[in-house]
Amino acid sequence: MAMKLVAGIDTSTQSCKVVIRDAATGALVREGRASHPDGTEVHPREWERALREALTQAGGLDDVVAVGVGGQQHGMVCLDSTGEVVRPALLWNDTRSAQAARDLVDELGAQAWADAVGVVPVASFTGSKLRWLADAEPENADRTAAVCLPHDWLTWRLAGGFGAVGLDGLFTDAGDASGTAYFSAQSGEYRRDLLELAFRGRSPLLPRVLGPAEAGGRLSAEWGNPEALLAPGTGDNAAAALGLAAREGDVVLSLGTSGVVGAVTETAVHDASGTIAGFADATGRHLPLVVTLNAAQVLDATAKLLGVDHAGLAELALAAPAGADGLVLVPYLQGERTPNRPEATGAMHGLRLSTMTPAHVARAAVEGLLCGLADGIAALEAQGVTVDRVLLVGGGARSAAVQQLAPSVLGRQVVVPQPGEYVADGAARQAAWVLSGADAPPEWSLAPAQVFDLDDDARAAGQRVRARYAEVRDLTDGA
Ligand SMILES: Nc1ncnc2c1ncn2[C@@H]1O[C@H](COP(=O)(O)OP(=O)(O)O)[C@@H](O)[C@H]1O
Ligand SMILES: O=C(CO)[C@@H](O)[C@H](O)COP(=O)(O)O
Repeated sequence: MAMKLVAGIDTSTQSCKVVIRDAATGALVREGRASHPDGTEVHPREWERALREALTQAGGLDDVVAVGVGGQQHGMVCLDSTGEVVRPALLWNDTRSAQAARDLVDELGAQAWADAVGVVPVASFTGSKLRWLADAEPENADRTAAVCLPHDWLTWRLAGGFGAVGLDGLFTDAGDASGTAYFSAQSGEYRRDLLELAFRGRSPLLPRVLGPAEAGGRLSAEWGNPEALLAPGTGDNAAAALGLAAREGDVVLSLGTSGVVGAVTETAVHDASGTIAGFADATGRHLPLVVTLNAAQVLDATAKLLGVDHAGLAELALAAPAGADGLVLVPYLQGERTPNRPEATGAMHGLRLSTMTPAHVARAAVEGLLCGLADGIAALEAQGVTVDRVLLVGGGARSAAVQQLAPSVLGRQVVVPQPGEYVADGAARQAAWVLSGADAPPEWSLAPAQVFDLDDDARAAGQRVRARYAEVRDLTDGA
């Protein structure tokens, strides 16, 4: 029997990645990738351009029978009544909506938000961005006939867009919808009242929310095989969990543009402190997440500062002692989301003649990054989430220094799956699930992972690193 091929697309912050896999076994057949522009405001057409480029590398979609898209969460894509994009999308890491988020919390109260939609507004969420639009660009708000997310929009383009399916053809899944702040992961329903609160009374069309393995339509012939099914797609973190086949007890740490600490759980989390976002996953379960704004780009910026590449940065970091002789980097280089300090800046503390060396700075950058993730794991545990296994993925997880220092700073064994595109893989696995019509996604074997362990000395050193980091973080609080 001929192999049936499925495609998984990851339209993430920095790039678009495509994998073409065998639906039955998950074997990788072809792949491609293309960059997105820098910045926190991007026109969606750039995602489509990058997708076309990545697909050309990946050999196209003519022989593919199902397609799924995983995407950066929360981005605000506004469409007018003719399907045109009203203004460039504001991405999850755009903080101009910080005051709008504060206003929404003041108007309803943090507990009421957490109870209603599992999240307390921060600048990242779509609802906060809609409030910003309503206040800062009311004409654009008035022209907005539909609001969707990056993965919804790209899937809609794959279906042929406005000309083929109209605005009613927009669809999404619970995983990505739960990042809007106007969808309840618990009930599986939109909260149109909260959308209207955010958008000052406006009530645009929202994408239909499909079940985890429900087909939303077919691929438009301009993209490839017109028989190919379109999967609901999902947010990139839910897609990564699916790609890794994460189960209860697994905590996934992703060091992409964002730093993410997430777990798959049976029950919804409602954290009124806002530290944990109570999202839905892509399989009908839940995905409590702690998300930071500063992750792999802290490594990128430090490497640039020191004039080295990623391998050089890792080498330098590993050459310095644990704790970098007291040098600490609090890496809030783009403000921060968790803790919620959108206007914060980064800080370096503990500079001496002896610590002002490239190796110390490199070490402090890696340790600072990992300390933020350690706080995230602690927050999940405090909400009763079981942590049996920690999986480290994302571009930053390719760093030898991150891999080797993570067990000590996190105080536990760390599993590093073979570097790969787990978001795109999860989207492909969802596509294969849609194709099969089965109750559960297909079992695909995963490449063997590397395990990084720690001894008592490393554990004690990690505790000291975290304590010193907390001291400096609190010292610079609100800076
Ligand atoms: N070996 C490495 N060490 C550290 N960082 C890396 C390495 N390789 C890639 N990165 C960084 O990882 C980031 C990309 O990660 P990725 O998970 O693809 O991000 P996103 O999904 O947000 O687009 C980039 O900032 C890139 O520079
Ligand atoms: O805002 C969040 C999750 O709440 C981010 O995790 C985005 O979903 C972007 O992810 P990456 O591009 O960093 O993978």
